[in-house]
Amino acid sequence: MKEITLIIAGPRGNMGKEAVKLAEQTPHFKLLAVVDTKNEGKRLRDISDMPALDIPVYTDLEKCFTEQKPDVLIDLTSPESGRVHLELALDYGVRPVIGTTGFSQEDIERLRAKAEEKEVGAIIAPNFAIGAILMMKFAQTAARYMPDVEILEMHHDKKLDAPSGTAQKTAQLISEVREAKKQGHPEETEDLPGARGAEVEGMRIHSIRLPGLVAHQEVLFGGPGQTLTIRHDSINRASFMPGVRLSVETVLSLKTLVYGLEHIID
Ligand SMILES: NC(=O)C1=CN([C@@H]2O[C@H](COP(=O)(O)OP(=O)(O)OC[C@H]3O[C@@H](n4cnc5c(N)ncnc54)[C@H](OP(=O)(O)O)[C@@H]3O)[C@@H](O)[C@H]2O)C=CC1
Ligand SMILES: O=C(O)C1=N[C@H](C(=O)O)C[C@H](O)C1
Repeated sequence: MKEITLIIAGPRGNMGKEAVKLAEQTPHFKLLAVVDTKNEGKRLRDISDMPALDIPVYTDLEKCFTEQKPDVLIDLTSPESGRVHLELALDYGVRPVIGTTGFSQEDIERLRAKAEEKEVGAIIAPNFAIGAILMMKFAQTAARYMPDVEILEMHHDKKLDAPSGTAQKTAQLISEVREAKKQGHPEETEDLPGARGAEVEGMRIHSIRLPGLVAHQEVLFGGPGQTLTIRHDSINRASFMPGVRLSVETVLSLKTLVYGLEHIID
C-alpha cells in the first residue's frame, strides 16, 4: 500500500494517544509531526507518557503544514480548535479526518462547500466505532416503524460538548425517515427547566456525564404495549481506531466532505 503521511492534532488527549499508537503500528502510515497546545520545539519522545518517537511538536498548525506537507490531518482536539483546523487543512490542501465533535449542521454545510470548491476530500466522523455506526443505522430503520423515540447518551465527565456528536448524528439520521412529531403528553410542562432534555424535531436527547463511563448510547423506542432499546458501548478508545484507519485511507480519494462513516461503510 502507498505510504500516507500524517499529522495528529491533540496527541496528549485520550483519543490522540490512541491515534499516535495507531500511526506507529500501521506500516503504511507515517506520522510526520504532532500539533499540541504546548511543547513547541520539543520532540514527541521528550513529552512524558508519549511514545519514543523522534518527530517534532508544533503549536502552530500553519507552520506545521508549511514545513511538513502531510497528506492527512487527524484532529482530536476540542470543538473550537477542530473547526479552525478543518478550515486551515482545506486551505493548505491537506485532507482532514476530524473525530472532534461539536460541529453544527451549518458548520458542516459551509465546510462541505469549501471542500468542494478546493476539491479537497474531508471526513467528519462523530463516531469512529463500527458498533456505533450500526447502532445508528439500526435506530434509523427502527424509527420508520416506531416513530416515538428518545436518545440517551452517556459519557465520561471530561467531555466538553453536549449532546454528543453521536446523539446529534443519530437524531439527524432518524429525522430523515421520520416526520417531525411532538412526543409525550400534548400538555406536558417542564417544572424544572431541561427535565425533558434537548429537542430535535420532537425527539428528546438526554446527556449523562459520570466518571467511570467512556462512551455509551441507548436509543429507546416506544409503541403500544412494547418498547425497543438499541444500545452501544465503547468500553475503551481502541474501539475507535479501525474507523480512524479506514477514514485516513478513504479521505485521499474524496473530493467532498463526508459527515459520518455510515457513508463509507456500506
Ligand atoms: N469521533 C469519535 O469516534 C470520537 C470523538 N471524540 C471527540 O474527540 C475529541 C477529543 O476527545 P478526547 O481525546 O477524549 O479529549 P481530551 O480532552 O482527552 O484531549 C483533547 C486534546 O486536544 C488538545 N487540544 C485542544 N486544542 C488543541 C489545539 N488547538 N491544538 C492541539 N491540541 C489541542 C488538548 O490539549 P490541552 O489538554 O492542553 O487542552 C488535549 O490534549 C472530542 O471532541 C471528543 O468528543 C472522542 C472519542 C471518540
Ligand atoms: O467525547 C467522547 O468521548 C466521545 N465523543 C464522540 C461523540 O461526541 O459522540 C464519540 C464518542 O461518543 C466518544
